[in-house]
Amino acid sequence: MKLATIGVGNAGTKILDRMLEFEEETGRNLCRHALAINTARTDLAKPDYIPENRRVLIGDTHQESKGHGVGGDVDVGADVAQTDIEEIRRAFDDVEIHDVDALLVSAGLGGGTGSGAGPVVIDELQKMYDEPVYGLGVLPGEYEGGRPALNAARSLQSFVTKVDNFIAFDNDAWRARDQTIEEGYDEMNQELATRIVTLLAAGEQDETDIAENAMDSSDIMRTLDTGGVSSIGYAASALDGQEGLLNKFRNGENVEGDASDAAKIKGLVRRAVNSRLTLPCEVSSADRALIVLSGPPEHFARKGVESARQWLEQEADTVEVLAGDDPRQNATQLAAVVLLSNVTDTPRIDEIQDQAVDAQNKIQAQEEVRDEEIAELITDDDDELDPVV
Ligand SMILES: Nc1nc2c(ncn2[C@@H]2O[C@H](COP(=O)(O)OP(=O)(O)OP(=O)(O)O)[C@@H](O)[C@H]2O)c(=O)[nH]1
Repeated sequence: MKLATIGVGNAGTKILDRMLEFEEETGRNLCRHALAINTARTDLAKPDYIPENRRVLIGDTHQESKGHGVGGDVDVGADVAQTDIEEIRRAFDDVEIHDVDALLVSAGLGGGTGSGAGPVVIDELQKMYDEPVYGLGVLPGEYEGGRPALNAARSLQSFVTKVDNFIAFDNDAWRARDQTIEEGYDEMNQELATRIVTLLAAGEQDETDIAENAMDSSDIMRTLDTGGVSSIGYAASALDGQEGLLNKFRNGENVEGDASDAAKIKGLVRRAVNSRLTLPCEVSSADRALIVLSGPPEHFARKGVESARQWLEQEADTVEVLAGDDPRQNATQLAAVVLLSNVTDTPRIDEIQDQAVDAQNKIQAQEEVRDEEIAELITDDDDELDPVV
């Protein structure tokens, strides 16, 4: 697939930057256009791979942002993006849409910029282009408290209704207890970039001499066409030198594959599904699923892919499971990536919604106390004023 990618806010930008890094390291060419949009000038200076002229600062003249972020306020994030919508539109003018199959907007849903400006950007993209717009969103961890959960609950609803599919990443599920938050984020961003790029870059090669069973971009788009929230599973297995040497003599694709290759592939796909998913979910709640097998084509075994596909059909309880290869001649590992599209049984999303309701109730209670205190102050003032009158 060929993508135009837009990172909104700090997390969205960092994830996009890691996607570009993974692409460069593995010789992929998924992101034909990359754009970062943020309200914080300092964060916009940090990416290593997003070109400097593709970074847009919004809200620098906004009273509440002034180029320093929006401090976790979703409404300010949305307002800033609305106010600077012309600037955002101008940045999209450079996107040669005939070059891309779809657009992808990445954002953290717990802050103010990603969750507030993200949906405004998506609205604009949907107005400007006929191509599908996908969301890639990070759910805040429970440890972050009520405010990010409230932001996420609000913006998740906007994202899911506005995008053609929302691929979720759950910070809670991926947080390692022995790391600082920043160290943890670096690793999580790499893990997420590996999954999303391996999945979406499949089918980017147009050459006619690629393997017969090669994944096609339209299969990926068809799987994402369900709308809703999706999750990705991934597993990889290093190819040792010995095996690589033997396979050199097989001359091209391993069409039937031997039994051990087939078993290995099925095992890899099972591991991908049973591994930590980007969003933990009940696999059988998926509407559609897709398997991409990525690596040197001589390691592909048609029988293995087919039996993995049949296994996933049963596991996901759907007949809509597509599978295809992503030949990468120089890859040093064999990777399986599984897309579970429109999953509905997602405990973390339920928790975020509960956490958001609690946070909302707390805010309301605090406001009521404050109103009562103000009313009392006014009454006291009136009492004191009485004698003067
Ligand atoms: N996975 C991951 N999550 C992150 C990262 N940075 C931040 N987050 C998450 O994203 C949420 C939003 O944080 P930011 O992206 O910094 O916020 P923002 O959208 O720029 O908004 P403001 O800071 O309010 O202007 C946080 O609550 C975290 O849950 C990151 O590098 N990786």
